[in-house]
Amino acid sequence: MARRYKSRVFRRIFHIKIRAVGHSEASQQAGTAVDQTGRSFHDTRTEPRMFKSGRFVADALGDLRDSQVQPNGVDLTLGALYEQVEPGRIERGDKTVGERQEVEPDDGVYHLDRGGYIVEYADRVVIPDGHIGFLLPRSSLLRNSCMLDTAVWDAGYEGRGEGLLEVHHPIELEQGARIAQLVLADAAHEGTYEGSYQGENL
Ligand SMILES: O=c1ccn([C@H]2C[C@H](O)[C@@H](COP(=O)(O)OP(=O)(O)OP(=O)(O)O)O2)c(=O)[nH]1
Repeated sequence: MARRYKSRVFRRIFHIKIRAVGHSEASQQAGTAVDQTGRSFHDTRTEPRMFKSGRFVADALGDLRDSQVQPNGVDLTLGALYEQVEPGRIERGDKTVGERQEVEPDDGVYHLDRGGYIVEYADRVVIPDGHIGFLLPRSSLLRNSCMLDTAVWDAGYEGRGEGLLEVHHPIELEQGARIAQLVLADAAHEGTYEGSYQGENL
């Protein structure tokens, strides 16, 4: 019993020391840091991870509101909405995006009936070399019977991207509202994005 108490006290003292070291010591080698006694220890704050922190993603994108920065990614916001009015075409070697009409918000708020809408995000996205981006819908959309369909964000892409908003129950969305979360993962790749959507909506 006394031994268990002692080891608990030791752990507490040791933990306080580790916290006091801070990030400057941790910069020696990612994933390790040195405590005040000179002993190195495993530091989960700087350990290399497959997925990057929200702060890392925010630094890559720049110019975001604080409320957009999440622990594991950053929230993208609603820029504009469109309804497709003409068919598009996807061939083996080419594609055409069908004509669309912009949906006008009412005093900054979209009142949406059931249907499919093309979303343009308000935020400029940059996918840094060595990374891949995944965008996921904000769960509040799902909880309101809506879904955001998204694809892969390639290394080197830069632009204000687009997605498909599925509205299964009427919803009101304010322009600038956070609707999705972008996460970045480390990724090997050959070359960088040079497709037709490079620089879109900038
Ligand atoms: O939900 C998404 C996912 C990705 N993108 C951006 C980033 C991505 O790098 C770019 C191109 O996506 P994709 O490679 O899927 O486009 P594509 O249909 O293959 O056309 P292209 O060959 O011109 O790139 O569009 C979006 O705007 N929305």
